[in-house]
Amino acid sequence: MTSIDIRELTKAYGPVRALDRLTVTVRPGRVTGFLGPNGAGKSTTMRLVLGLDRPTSGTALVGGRPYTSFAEPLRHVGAVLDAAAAHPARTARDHLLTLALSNRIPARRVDEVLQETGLAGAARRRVRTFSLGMRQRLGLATALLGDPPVLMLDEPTNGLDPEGIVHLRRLTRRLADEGRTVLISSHLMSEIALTADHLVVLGRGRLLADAPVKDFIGEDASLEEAYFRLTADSAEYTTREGRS
Ligand SMILES: Nc1ncnc2c1ncn2[C@@H]1O[C@H](COP(=O)(O)OP(=O)(O)OP(=O)(O)O)[C@@H](O)[C@H]1O
Repeated sequence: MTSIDIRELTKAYGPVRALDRLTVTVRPGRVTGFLGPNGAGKSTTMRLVLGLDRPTSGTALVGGRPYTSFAEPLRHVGAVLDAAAAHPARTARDHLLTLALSNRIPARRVDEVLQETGLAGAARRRVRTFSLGMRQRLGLATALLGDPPVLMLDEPTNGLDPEGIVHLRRLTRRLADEGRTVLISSHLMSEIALTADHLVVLGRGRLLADAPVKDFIGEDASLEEAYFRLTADSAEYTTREGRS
């Protein structure tokens, strides 16, 4: 069982505190929805967990180790951070094969994940010809490649069609039921209500909530309503009509 352990994590970009002493543990066996207004620090948290950026202070560990210490990282953490991460001139299959090879993952796994994400028919097309939703599916295929115990998905429904969204919902449920740690950032409250068991909510780089979905909603009419109440003072970018 592998947790993501974040302790006193702080990231400053000049005067901006993207994260401010964030402490939270993302646990296995459940889907954790990662919420917060634009600029709250969700992507920064994920980037720091993956060692893509250095924290100003604090730690972010996966199974007690820094991500950068894994020789075959795809076997430990599967992540979708940026739907455009694959080389545009490569075919989807070659992209996955290259990653499989460098992580000692058997080539047959490439066909399995292409199948799993509905991309088998597009496996030999160059990534530059892919739609946003197809890129998102390829990102998911990449994340699943190493059969990792931890999945971190940043806005994974972006660009997905309704079938893809339902499939992702079922897939993340299954992955959590298998005992994996699944962290999903999203702005789609209705989707998170259907997908997540647990919520971690950030506002201005700080932890606002770490609770089961049921407890989070509490007496409110919906997850959306509870979310707006909690984040009312934390949203930096709002329109006047946004929450009426
Ligand atoms: N490379 C960077 N340089 C400067 N500031 C940055 C950088 N990356 C992030 N930030 C700032 O850090 C803060 C947190 O950004 P982050 O992308 O983590 O938020 P987020 O919760 O993922 O937002 P969104 O929901 O809009 O994706 C923002 O104020 C952002 O402008």
